[in-house]
Amino acid sequence: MCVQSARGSGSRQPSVLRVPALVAASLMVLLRHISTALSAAVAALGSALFMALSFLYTRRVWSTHAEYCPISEEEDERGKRQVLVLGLDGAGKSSMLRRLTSGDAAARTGRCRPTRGFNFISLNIPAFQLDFLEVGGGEDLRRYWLDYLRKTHVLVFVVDSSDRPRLPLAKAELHRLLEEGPQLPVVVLGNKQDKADAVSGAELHEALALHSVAADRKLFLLTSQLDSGAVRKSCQDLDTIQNLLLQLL
Ligand SMILES: Nc1nc2c(ncn2[C@@H]2O[C@H](COP(=O)(O)OP(=O)(O)OP(=O)(O)O)[C@@H](O)[C@H]2O)c(=O)[nH]1
Ligand SMILES: [Mg+2]
Repeated sequence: MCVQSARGSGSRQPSVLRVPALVAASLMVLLRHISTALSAAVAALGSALFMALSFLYTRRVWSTHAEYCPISEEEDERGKRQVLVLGLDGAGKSSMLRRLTSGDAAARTGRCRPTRGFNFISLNIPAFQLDFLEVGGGEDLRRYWLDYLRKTHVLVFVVDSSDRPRLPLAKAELHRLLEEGPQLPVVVLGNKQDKADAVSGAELHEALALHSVAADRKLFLLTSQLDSGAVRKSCQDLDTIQNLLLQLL
């Protein structure tokens, strides 16, 4: 009855003919289900294949990247040079950075505040990009100094020449760094030479036990006065410091 009315046929079909029609309709429905199931299976298989390929592809890219990571890091770092500026708190690291990197004379004067983390200044000079990184010299920050040695091309270790009681501490910290970076060129800057109680370059050499440093190490001792005021004749000027750094980089 149902089949007939759906076809809208006015003539009544014999019941003998109705059976094959029902079978055919059932077959059609079955075929449709099978085709839907097959499509779903193909889609699922395709997705699984896609996911597997993506996973493999990602792994390959990741592992390739990991394998060549040091090379790409080097490529990234090509054209960059880093000067790491360390030394006890108050030695004059920020003052040095400011004097070396400010083009504006007015900006070079005035007192620096203690560095609570680090100072980073990047200069674009014709040969390369020159990055200066100062890590604060406070006791709580000194433990992080070693972490910054790896990417550094030159270490500048600033010492307050007038801080006689802390020269042994400055020496200990300097030698800790020297041990950790055996190939690193080092410039020791005996700062605050303008102060009446400042030790001389020769005294500083002795106090910091620089004679015990390996002969093949590139090690330089300069004296400076980085605060504003009359420059003492015994001090190296900024140009000398700049030129030395450029030679070492
Ligand atoms: N008299 C004199 N004072 C200086 C000289 N260089 C720096 N100062 C002063 O010393 C103080 C400390 O200088 P900073 O440059 O902040 O010292 P720092 O090494 O950066 O210290 P932290 O950031 O705390 O590790 C500041 O008041 C400076 O003005 C110098 O050559 N002579
Ligand atoms: Mg500072």
